[in-house]
Amino acid sequence: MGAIVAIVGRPNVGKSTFFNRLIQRREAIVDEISGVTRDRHYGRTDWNGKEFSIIDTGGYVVGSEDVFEKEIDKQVELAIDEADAILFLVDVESGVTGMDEEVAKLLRRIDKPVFLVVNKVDNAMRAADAVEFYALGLGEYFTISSINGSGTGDLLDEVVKVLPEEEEPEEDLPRFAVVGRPNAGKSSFINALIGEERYIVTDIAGTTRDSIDTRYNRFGFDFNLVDTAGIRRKAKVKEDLEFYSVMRSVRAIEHSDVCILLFDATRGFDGQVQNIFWLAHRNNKGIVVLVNKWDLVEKETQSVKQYTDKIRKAMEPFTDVPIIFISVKEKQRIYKAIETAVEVYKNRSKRIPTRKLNDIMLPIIDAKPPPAYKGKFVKIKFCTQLPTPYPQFAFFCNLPQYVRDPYKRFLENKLREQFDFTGVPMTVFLRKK
Ligand SMILES: Nc1nc2c(ncn2[C@@H]2O[C@H](COP(=O)(O)OP(=O)(O)OP(=O)(O)O)[C@@H](O)[C@H]2O)c(=O)[nH]1
Ligand SMILES: Nc1nc2c(ncn2[C@@H]2O[C@H](COP(=O)(O)OP(=O)(O)OP(=O)(O)O)[C@@H](O)[C@H]2O)c(=O)[nH]1
Repeated sequence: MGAIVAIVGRPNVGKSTFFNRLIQRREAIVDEISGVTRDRHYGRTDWNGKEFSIIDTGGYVVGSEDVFEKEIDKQVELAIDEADAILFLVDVESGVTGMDEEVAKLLRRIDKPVFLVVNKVDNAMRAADAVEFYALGLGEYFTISSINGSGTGDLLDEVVKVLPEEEEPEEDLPRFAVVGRPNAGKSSFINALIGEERYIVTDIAGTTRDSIDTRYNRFGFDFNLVDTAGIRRKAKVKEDLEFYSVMRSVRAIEHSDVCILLFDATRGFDGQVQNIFWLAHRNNKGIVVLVNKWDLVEKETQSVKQYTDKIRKAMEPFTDVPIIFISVKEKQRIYKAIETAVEVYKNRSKRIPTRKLNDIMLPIIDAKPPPAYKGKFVKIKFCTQLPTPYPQFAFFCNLPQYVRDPYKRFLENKLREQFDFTGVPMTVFLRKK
């Protein structure tokens, strides 16, 4: 779980350029590990040792200004709802526009931290032009150039100061987030799962924001459902459900240990569902995929096997994920779903003792050592699991830089085979020893 920073502003002020600059360094690393393509709107970054997520709300708006006019209230409202800090980007080239004033009006009313950021200040001349943005009534501003990076450090120094500290969950209960596209059946699922209110044990309000963990005790399991209040409350912004569900997902996913990703079988594991899947993966959360409304699917034309294969194809390379076919309507396999989520939770917090790990992995490695690279032989000497919230393994060897991705994948697959990490993203490192 982490803090969220949202970038708002009218089209063309440089939001995506700025967004890319912020996440570049880190995403390059992440991409290398997972081979996953990156999301245009959502990424993680860190500054002065503080990690946070960054959302470019602009990407959701159609590029034309007249459409934007109608959308702006919603975008800003969503950012206000979901983010811990808001960066309001404006463009020194164009100066203050009517739309900037519109956004400023919304932002002046809220009590979350708002940073007025004057972009495209590529040189000192332009810095002088920035003074006109005082007219927006948001007080001091920061000047940056997203293209050459100047000013961004000073801005981020201030931004991370206002972000909430990571909250450690008080108790060691699994935290499940039910996520998915609008209309997938999330509310129905939750209602079926928890039944009446009597299964609610407590409502734990987040201290720094209004996200809520609700503790349940059902089917012999004790667990927290993350942000279900928000889901049950129903999106207040009806027309823009897709965007809303993404924002909600970000928050809920970060706050969870395991994401229960629901989708509508009649609509398929489409691009939007996949985005949420990768969001969970990128955050190293456990994942269970539920194919809902299976009652509506003609079983003669679509077998479970075919359907599963299609989903797994889209998940590559992270395919070791439980896929369960359910019908909330007919109450089919709902219990199985929660049971599986508990298993995934356990897999995610599993610790393999170093001795056992080496006893099993070293013979496997001996039987198939890393291929020689540039005539050099790599010798892996031992391995250990790192004490992190999700599984990370370090393999110590003489020449870590010569171990290529296919071999890392081989190690990952063997770890999965031997120890069962189903539903859990993991990282394999090679370290010098
Ligand atoms: N001179 C200069 N140009 C910039 C800077 N930042 C962005 N631009 C340019 O401004 C234009 C718009 O940038 P984008 O990042 O696409 O703007 P955006 O706000 O994401 O636009 P939408 O995607 O339409 O919301 C591009 O041509 C960028 O190259 C900057 O710091 N200086
Ligand atoms: N046939 C069938 N319909 C279902 C099933 N699960 C949910 N539905 C229907 O799908 C529709 C959407 O369900 P919701 O639970 O409101 O979906 P949601 O994901 O919470 O939707 P949002 O609140 O819009 O995000 C409702 O009409 C449900 O009755 C199912 O297993 N089978």
